[in-house]
Amino acid sequence: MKTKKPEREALSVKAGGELDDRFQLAKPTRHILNKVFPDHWSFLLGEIALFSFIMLLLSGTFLALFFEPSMAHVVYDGSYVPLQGIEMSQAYKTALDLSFDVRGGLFVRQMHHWAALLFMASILVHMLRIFFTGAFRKPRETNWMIGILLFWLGFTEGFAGYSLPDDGLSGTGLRIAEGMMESIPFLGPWVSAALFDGAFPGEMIITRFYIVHVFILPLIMLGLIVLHVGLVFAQKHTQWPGPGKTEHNVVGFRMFPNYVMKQVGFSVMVFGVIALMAGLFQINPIWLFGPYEASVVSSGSQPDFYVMFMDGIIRIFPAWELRFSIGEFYFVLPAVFWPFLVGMGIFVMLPLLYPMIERRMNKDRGHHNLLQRPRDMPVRTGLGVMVSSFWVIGTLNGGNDVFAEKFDISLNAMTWFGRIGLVLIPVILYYLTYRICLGLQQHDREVLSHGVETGIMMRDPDGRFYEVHQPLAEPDEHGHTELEYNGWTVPKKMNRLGALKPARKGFFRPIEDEPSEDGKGRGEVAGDDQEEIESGSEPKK
Ligand code: HEM
Ligand code: HEM
Repeated sequence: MKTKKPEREALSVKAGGELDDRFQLAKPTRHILNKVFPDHWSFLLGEIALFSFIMLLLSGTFLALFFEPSMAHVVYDGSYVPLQGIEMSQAYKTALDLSFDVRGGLFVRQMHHWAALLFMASILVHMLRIFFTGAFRKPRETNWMIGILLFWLGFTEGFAGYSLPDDGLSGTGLRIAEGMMESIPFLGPWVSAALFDGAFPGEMIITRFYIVHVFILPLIMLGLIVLHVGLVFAQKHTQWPGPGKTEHNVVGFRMFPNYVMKQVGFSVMVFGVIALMAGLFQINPIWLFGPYEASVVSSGSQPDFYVMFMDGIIRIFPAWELRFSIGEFYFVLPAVFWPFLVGMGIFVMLPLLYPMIERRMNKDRGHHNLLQRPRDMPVRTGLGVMVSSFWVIGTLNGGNDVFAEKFDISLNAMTWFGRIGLVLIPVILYYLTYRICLGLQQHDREVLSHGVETGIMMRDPDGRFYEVHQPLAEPDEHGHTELEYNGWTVPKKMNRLGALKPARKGFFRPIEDEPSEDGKGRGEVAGDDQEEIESGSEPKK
């Protein structure tokens, strides 16, 4: 007769138990794995930023193994024939070696550059999503401010990065930066001399930017990103209004396995897209620009897109140079002072303080966990469109020489288009956006009072034509109507006859509303009916 074997514990469970005996990790791990997140495509934008940042860290570390940030003069003897025998800095030479002589070097350089562009683009769109949906309101003002800080750190990090190879384009960018620094009243020349270790370009700037680029800024950014995402965890994510969703709960899916699996898949997709772009599309071909010489600047020198705005407004700003003297002292306030210090000062401070400004104007002291539709906040939406269009026009001006050349327009005319456009277009777009928002609200009200248009035309006995309107469904048990004025529209899809389809049921259906454990904060409602996750065992008594 067979004797029953004692059940063997899976190795992972055993290992988990051993770990937990020592470090008591089960409880916090279970808490994290069971955390509920709401689901919406726009919540992926922050994740694209996160994954491209990871890609920047990985590819940057590879580049740092081969790149030498030295301005020592050497003669190029690598495999790119047109530059052989030409004197250049060690930095430019090693960047060329990375492109032509290090195995996989060009691919990783291009991955690093494409990841930087994707990183900055995703932060911008992420920021717009936060702004237009009111996700920055109390209690998330601090996270908004950390975000703005991250944007400007990314901006500086990118600028320092594309200055490193010391090619013709990066030197031109540094020259503009020197001009901007010199416009700081009183201190300008000293700041510039301290940074460049004497007169521009000096022998130190690449070495200094290197320390900033690979050590100081990545460290600060990493710390702030951990804090940023930590705050999203601690304060819980916002959610769109809808059936079962209130200011006091979170309806969504658990971290494990749903979110973990999605995150892994999504990160691989982001890495894949960056690698594909690096493999297929050329970016920053430094060998075509040649080594930097202070006396050589070509037209068509554009910085990366996120810096073009600053370049653009400096290009078109009128040459208002102020000269005045106090006693024996004679001062010059160069034209760059206005767009750089005043303009950029406003552009940094206004967004940074926007949550507080809006709160003051609205006298809104409440906690907000439900997002808002842009149409329901016409002034905010208008302001957002206004500032975004100002930024886009400024950015286009950063390439005004290219437009002038390609379309055979005089550069003077381009400058005036830019100046007038920068002042007029944002104001016009504010007004249009405001009116469109009001129009959409009006439409919502009509749907509320008359129901949804079905497209079915009828004729009554006296010959009058009218359209059949489908009344909205009864409010659900939480009192939410399908389409709420000042709330989120959740129109159910209609079939061809105009009848309302039932909401999707099953695995993806959010389950019931639950109060939080202490009855105060936001409770979490998982939509995936997952069982409790065992991670290791409870501490042995
Ligand atoms: C947010 C983070 C970062 C951004 C936005 C960024 C951006 C850039 C950009 C645009 C370039 C010019 C690439 C080119 O030549 O086409 C660059 C170069 C470089 N980066 Fe980064 N980077 C970041 C983080 C890092 C990190 C963490 C490291 C190292 C640990 C690093 C190391 C380098 C090196 C060595 C170069 C010069 C190599 C070369 O240009 O060929 N970067 N970076
Ligand atoms: C390095 C750049 C950044 C990274 C890696 C990052 C990452 C994230 C992630 C992963 C989330 C949660 C998912 C989501 O809602 O998208 C998030 C949320 C958030 N981010 Fe960012 N973010 C960055 C920059 C910014 C910027 C520039 C702002 C705004 C100025 C911002 C403001 C916020 C706010 C307020 C939330 C909470 C949103 C909510 O609960 O609905 N972030 N961020």
